[in-house]
Amino acid sequence: MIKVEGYSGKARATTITTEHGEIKTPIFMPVGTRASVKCMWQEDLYEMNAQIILGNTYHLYLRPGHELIEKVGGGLHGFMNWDKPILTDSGGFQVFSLSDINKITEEGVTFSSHIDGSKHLISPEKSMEIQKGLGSDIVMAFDECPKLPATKDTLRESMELTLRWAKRCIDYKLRDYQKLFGIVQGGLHKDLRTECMQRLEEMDFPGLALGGLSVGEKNEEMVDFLNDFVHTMPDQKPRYLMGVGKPLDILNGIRAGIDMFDCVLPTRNARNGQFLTHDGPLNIKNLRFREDTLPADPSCDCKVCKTYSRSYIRHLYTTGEFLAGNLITYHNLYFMIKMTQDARQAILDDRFDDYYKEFYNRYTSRKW
Ligand SMILES: CC1(C)O[C@H]2[C@@H](O1)[C@@]1(COC(C)(C)O1)O[C@@H]2CNc1nc2cc3nc(N)[nH]c(=O)c3cc2[nH]1
Ligand SMILES: [Zn+2]
Repeated sequence: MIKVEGYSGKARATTITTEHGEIKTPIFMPVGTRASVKCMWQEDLYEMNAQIILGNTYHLYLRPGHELIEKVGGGLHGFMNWDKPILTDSGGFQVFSLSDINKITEEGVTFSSHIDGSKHLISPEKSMEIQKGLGSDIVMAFDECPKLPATKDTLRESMELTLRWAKRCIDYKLRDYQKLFGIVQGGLHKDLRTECMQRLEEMDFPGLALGGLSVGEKNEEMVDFLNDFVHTMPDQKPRYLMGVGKPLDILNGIRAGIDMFDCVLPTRNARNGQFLTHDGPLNIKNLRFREDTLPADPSCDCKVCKTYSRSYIRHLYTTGEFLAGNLITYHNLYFMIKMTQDARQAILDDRFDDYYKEFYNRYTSRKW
């Protein structure tokens, strides 16, 4: 499942083996919630060396349904014609963030669909059934992500429920190639998190994720927690930080020892005109780019930066041309993937600290 290839401080480089191929970490995973990474063809993702993408249990269960995906495509890989690894989130978090009518019981979460208001229950078993049908390579346990701020008692109660649900997931029979990751909860309390991790370890999940973060807590709180906790996680298991993040958040996560990341922001903000560049975020709407013949990021060698000017892409964006979303999304995903590849090489050369400082100083230079 995982081979740790080197450390540079607490940062590490690994290779994770799945049924649909190897994943070289640190890795950024493009989010393809409803079987599509928005504005991207699968060919674009192959071209930029995306190694694994995310799908979402909640969304695909509601539309088109995991049964249809299994019947038509034999699972998500065949349905969307993507033959590399897929990781699917388990649905609980999305219920809480998308369906405002939901109720939590020991059985699971009942909610009204944000699409048509129909009533549904997702239990640990139902989440496993859906992810089994989707045929994802990495399956996330069904957990509860507590709303912050929360008292320690509330966090403990929620953690205990997550652990009972985790046991029900581990007892469910997935397909032999599917790997089930446990999700560590416990807010920002190291003692709760350590207890949760130890009790998940007794169930022997092949990988562990950190949930309950990037949910509105202060950034420095998350970074301090990661620096204090991640290196205590099992060395021989993949470590996945859910929902993180912006470029600097990811580099902070790598520095703490995290292997896998996902975030909707590079694709979502692309559709709002934001380019991620080595000199920080650039909003193409800005009038200063109206006649700018430079590429969005002169230090980027992606096909967008080698072909189109800021002026042209600003024109596309301001006139509402769909091509703007395609071009900015392609560049942003390329940027995130290239950043994690450069970080991986820096780790293997044991110079990650230098890489971090160089990237950080330039990215925060506030050139625009
Ligand atoms: C859902 C959506 C689109 O992804 C963003 C964004 O909204 C949003 C929603 O609340 C803000 C902070 C405003 O950002 O948080 C997402 C990125 N943070 C994040 N994703 C997560 C996914 C998770 N999945 C599971 N199963 N368990 C978790 O504990 C978990 C924690 C997570 N934290
Ligand atoms: Zn580019």
